[in-house]
Amino acid sequence: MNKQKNNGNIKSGKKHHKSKKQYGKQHSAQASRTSGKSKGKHRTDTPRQSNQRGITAEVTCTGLTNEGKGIVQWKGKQLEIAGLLPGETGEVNIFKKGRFIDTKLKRVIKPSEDRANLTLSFPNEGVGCHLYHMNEHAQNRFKQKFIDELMKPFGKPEPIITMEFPFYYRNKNVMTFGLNKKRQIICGLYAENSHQIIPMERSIIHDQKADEIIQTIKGMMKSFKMQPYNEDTGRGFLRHVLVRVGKKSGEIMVVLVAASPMFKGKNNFVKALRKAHPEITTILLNVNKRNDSMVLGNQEKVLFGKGTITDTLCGLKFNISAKSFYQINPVQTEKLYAKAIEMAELTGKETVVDAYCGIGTIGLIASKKAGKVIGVELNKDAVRDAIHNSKRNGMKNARFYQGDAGEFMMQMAARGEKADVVFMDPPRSGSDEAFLSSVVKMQPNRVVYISCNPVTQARDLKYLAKNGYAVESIQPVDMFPQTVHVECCSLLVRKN
Ligand SMILES: C[S@@+](CC[C@H](N)C(=O)[O-])C[C@H]1O[C@@H](n2cnc3c(N)ncnc32)[C@H](O)[C@@H]1O
Repeated sequence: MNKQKNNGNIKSGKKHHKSKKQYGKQHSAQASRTSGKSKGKHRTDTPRQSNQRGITAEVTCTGLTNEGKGIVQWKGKQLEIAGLLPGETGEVNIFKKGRFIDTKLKRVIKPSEDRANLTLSFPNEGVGCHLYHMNEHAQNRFKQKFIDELMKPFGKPEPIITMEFPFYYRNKNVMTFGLNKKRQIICGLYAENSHQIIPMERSIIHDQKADEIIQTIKGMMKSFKMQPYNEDTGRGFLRHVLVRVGKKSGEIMVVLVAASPMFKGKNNFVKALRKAHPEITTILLNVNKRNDSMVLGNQEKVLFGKGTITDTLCGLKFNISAKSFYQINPVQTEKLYAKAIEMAELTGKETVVDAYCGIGTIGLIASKKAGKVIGVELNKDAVRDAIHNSKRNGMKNARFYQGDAGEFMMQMAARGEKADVVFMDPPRSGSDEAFLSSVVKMQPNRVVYISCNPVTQARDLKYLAKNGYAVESIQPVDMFPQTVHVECCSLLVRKN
C-alpha cells in the first residue's frame, strides 16, 4: 500500500479503494507489441477474428518486461499488456495495428496484492508513469530485481534507497503545445515513440505549482492570439513551456519555447502571467527553430527577472540556468550525493575530478572534504553556473572547465596528471573509451560512477573491471518513482 500524505490530488486508503471491476479503467495503456527476439518490434500474423475494434480476450499475467509491462501468453504468442501485474487476470483488447498486434487493458478481473491503491483525479495524470499501477513495495522489488540481474557479474547490489513520498517530486516540467482535431489548444506530453500530444493538465510526479502555471499559460493563449506551433506546417509560435522550481528556495523559472523570436505583446503577456502567478521569479523566451526532439534552442532572451533560479542542495546554494542540467528529484539527489561522497572516502588531501559535472553540484559538495576539485562539462551555460556556484559558496579549491570529458581526461593523462578520486556522472549514453582509458592511465584510487542508465553503466563497469578496478559497491537509488527508471551509484577501487 502506498504510504502517502494526502497532499493535493493523490488519494489513498480504503475510502478511495476502487472495486475490483473498476481497476482496468484508470489505465490508458500504451499500445504494446508482441514480444520476440529481434529489435523489439515484431511482425505477427493477425488473428482471424480481428477487426478494427479488435477482439476481447481474458488473459493471465506471468511476468513483467523491463518496461514494466505484463507478459501474457495468448494463442501461442507472447503479448505485453501495459498495466497488468503478475498473477492478475485481465480482460484485454487485442487488435492489429499495421504489422503489429497491439493490446489494451480493459479491466483487471483479479487484482494482485501488488496493485497500488491509488485514484487519479485528472485525465492522463499517469502518462509517462509506467509503474504507477504498482504499489511502492512492488516498484522497489521490480527495480531491485532489474539492478541485481544487470549487475550480477560485479557482485550483489545494496538495497535500493527509496523515497518516502514518491509523488510530485519533479522540479522540472516540460509540456508541449498543439491543436486537437477541433482546433482547440492542447498541451501535454508526447505519446511514446511519437509526436502525438497526449493532453494532460496534471501529472502525479510533476511539481503541482509548475503544472498550474502551464495551465494558466494555456488559458491565456487565446486572448493573446498566441498560436501553438505546428511541426508539419511550420506555422504557429509556442512549442513548449518549461517550468523549473527551486523546491527549497521557492524560486520559479518559466521558459516559453517558441519557433520565432518575434513575440508580439510580450510585455503584456509577461505582466498578465506575473499577475496570475506572483511566485514566478524569472521568465525567458527560448527560440527553437530545429526539427529534432531537443526542447530548447540556442537563442535565449530574459523577459523578466535574472534569467536563472537558485536552489539549495546538501547545504550549498546553486545557480541554475535554463539549459543547464539539474537533477530532477532533489529529495533523492541529496541521498544519492551523500552516498557518492561516502564512497569517495575523502580525507581533505585528495585531488578530485568531477567529470560531466553539470553546474558543479557533486564537485562543490565534495570540495569541502578534498584538497582540490577539477570539474569538466560540455554545456557552456552549466560551466558558467558551476564557476558562479563555486564563488557563491566560497569554495576556493574548485576549478571548472568547458569541454568534452573524454578529451579533457586524455589531455590530463598525457600531461602525466594524477587524480585520487574520479566522480563521473555521464548522460544516458554512458561514457566513452577516451574517458575510461584515461581513467585507467591516471590510476585514481577510487572511481565513483553515478548513472541514470544502469545498462550503459554496467557496460562501462565491465571495461574498468577488466582494466585494474574492482567494483566494490553498487547502490541503486529510486530517483524516478512511478517510472521504470532507476539511478545507480557504483564504487570502483583500484587493485594493487
Ligand atoms: C547526468 S548529467 C550530470 C550532471 C551533474 N553531475 C549533476 O549531478 O547534476 C550529465 C552531464 O554531462 C554533460 N555532458 C554530456 N556529454 C558530455 C561530454 N561529452 N563531456 C562532458 N560533459 C558532458 C551534460 O551536459 C550534463 O550536464
